[in-house]
Amino acid sequence: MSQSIQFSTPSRTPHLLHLPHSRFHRPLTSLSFRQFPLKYTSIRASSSPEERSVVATAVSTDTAAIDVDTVTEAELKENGFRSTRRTKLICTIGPATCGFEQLEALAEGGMNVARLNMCHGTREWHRDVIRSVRKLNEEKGFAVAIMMDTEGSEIHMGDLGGGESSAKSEDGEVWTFTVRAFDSSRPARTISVSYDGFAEDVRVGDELLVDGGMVRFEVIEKIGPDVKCLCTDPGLLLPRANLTFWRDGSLVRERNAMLPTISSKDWLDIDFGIAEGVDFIAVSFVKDIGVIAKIESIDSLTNLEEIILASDGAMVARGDLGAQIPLEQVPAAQQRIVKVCRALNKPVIVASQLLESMIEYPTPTRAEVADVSEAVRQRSDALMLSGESAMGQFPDKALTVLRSVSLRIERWWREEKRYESTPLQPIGSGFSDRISEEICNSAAKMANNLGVDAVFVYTKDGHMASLVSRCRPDCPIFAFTTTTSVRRRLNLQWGLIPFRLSFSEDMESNLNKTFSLLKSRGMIKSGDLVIAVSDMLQSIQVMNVP
Ligand SMILES: Nc1ncnc2c1ncn2[C@@H]1O[C@H](COP(=O)(O)OP(=O)(O)O)[C@@H](O)[C@H]1O
Ligand SMILES: C=C(OP(=O)(O)O)C(=O)O
Ligand SMILES: [K+]
Ligand SMILES: [Mg+2]
Repeated sequence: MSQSIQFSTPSRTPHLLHLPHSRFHRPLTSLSFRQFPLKYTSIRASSSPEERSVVATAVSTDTAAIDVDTVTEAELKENGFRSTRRTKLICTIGPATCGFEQLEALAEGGMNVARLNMCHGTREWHRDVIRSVRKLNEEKGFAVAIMMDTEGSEIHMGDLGGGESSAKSEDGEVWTFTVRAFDSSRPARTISVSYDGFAEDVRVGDELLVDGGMVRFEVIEKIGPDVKCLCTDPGLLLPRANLTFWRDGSLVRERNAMLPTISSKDWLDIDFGIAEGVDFIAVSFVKDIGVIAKIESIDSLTNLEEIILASDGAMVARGDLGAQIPLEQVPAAQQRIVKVCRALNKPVIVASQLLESMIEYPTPTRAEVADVSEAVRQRSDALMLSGESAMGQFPDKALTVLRSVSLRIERWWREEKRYESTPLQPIGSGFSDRISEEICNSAAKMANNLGVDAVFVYTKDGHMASLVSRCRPDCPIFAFTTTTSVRRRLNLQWGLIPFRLSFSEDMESNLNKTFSLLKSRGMIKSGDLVIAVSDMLQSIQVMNVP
């Protein structure tokens, strides 16, 4: 049997927003439980097997009309709804993972988004990766989204020269950081710096942090374009590692703070990304492509709410953030960013050093597993691998660790019934938006209370799906959308299993069609309890799969 709550708004035109306040207290919204009309009874749970098979055969020729990847399909068939992973996984692609087979292995291993860091590699290299991911999606049915991460105006080291992949700096050694450029051969213990004002801005006594503090130097002498530095914390210098400098215990923000957020190279990269049709760009102002604000500067923390409101999502970029604020403040900043994103309904990514030791070793440290668990427990939308997948020795193993830790912690969280005590604040500005929000909040609550197997959401632009995801319900969310680009973008958000499906304004026929398609592929079965919501019809329907 199926039941529904129908919200019928007499008018959804904008003038509704400007009605006198008292009008809002009139019963604009009617609430009623109703049986589905006769047409719909053909797929009720109580319908006869013959009836059901008629419906199934009528639509079974249409199985190609639903796009879902083979991994999700196999997972649902094997383990059912409860086992699906809710936390999304992002892999930075680099020399260790740029081949077609390597990308395919990552997609099979659960990669939802491929990240390209424009700080490294040529545009041709990035173009090849983008095209390989697209090909993989087309040939194997994956919906791996592509996120282009712009370089930004950070100060960083140049390439090491001579094709070197790293250089070791030992305690007590003196290295020269210089704004001079080198063609091929780099003099011993010399590092070029990307920012012309570097030699003028630093002072003797300043502390120079490489790669967020992985290696530290003290400035001991300045000679024209050359800055002599004494190594105080030894470590590995990697090509194009980022540089920050500190004076008297504070971050130095002189002229480098005046550099534009988006450099001229970034604008060219953004043009390139738009031309290649990437799905997300980390920081920019373009339309149609999701814009992810990387929270990694000290200033971004003071304007956090505004930045997140103006973006399509955020990244807790702990690498640089940890170089700009004291390390012990990073966990609290992470928690705050995740919380603000959730409140404002923007997807949030926790990034950097999640499994850093796996660049070299096949097993993570206990502390790394605890860090990943914490990000999952905070219910961030996505976790990101950087060097682990870009240039590490065990990219697939690192992805497997993220996947298994996510699954385990999500299950633990559900078993312990760690529901939030504080309700989500309203976010919509229009009345119709507010109705959608209340529908999604109620649907998620009902899903938990009734123990349903899945929430189905039919959404054209993805907004309704994000509202259900925001509630972090106990069950997976099947998000049906009509375009492949929205499907890829939804792949970044917590708990959403995105499908591409053409559907109409008629919810009953949409449900008929979906049940038949998913049943014929063995992804749902008769008797499964489902709640359906959509952005075409403001209603909540509860039903058993016929
Ligand atoms: N496209 C690429 N080409 C070559 N190396 C890359 C690429 N992307 C990432 N890497 C390597 O992986 C490391 C970690 O990646 P990431 O954290 O994204 O960069 P960064 O260290 O510059 O912040 C980089 O330092 C670099 O050595
Ligand atoms: C993700 C980050 O940015 P990038 O790797 O580009 O420096 C970071 O700083 O943590
Ligand atoms: K970057
Ligand atoms: Mg950074």
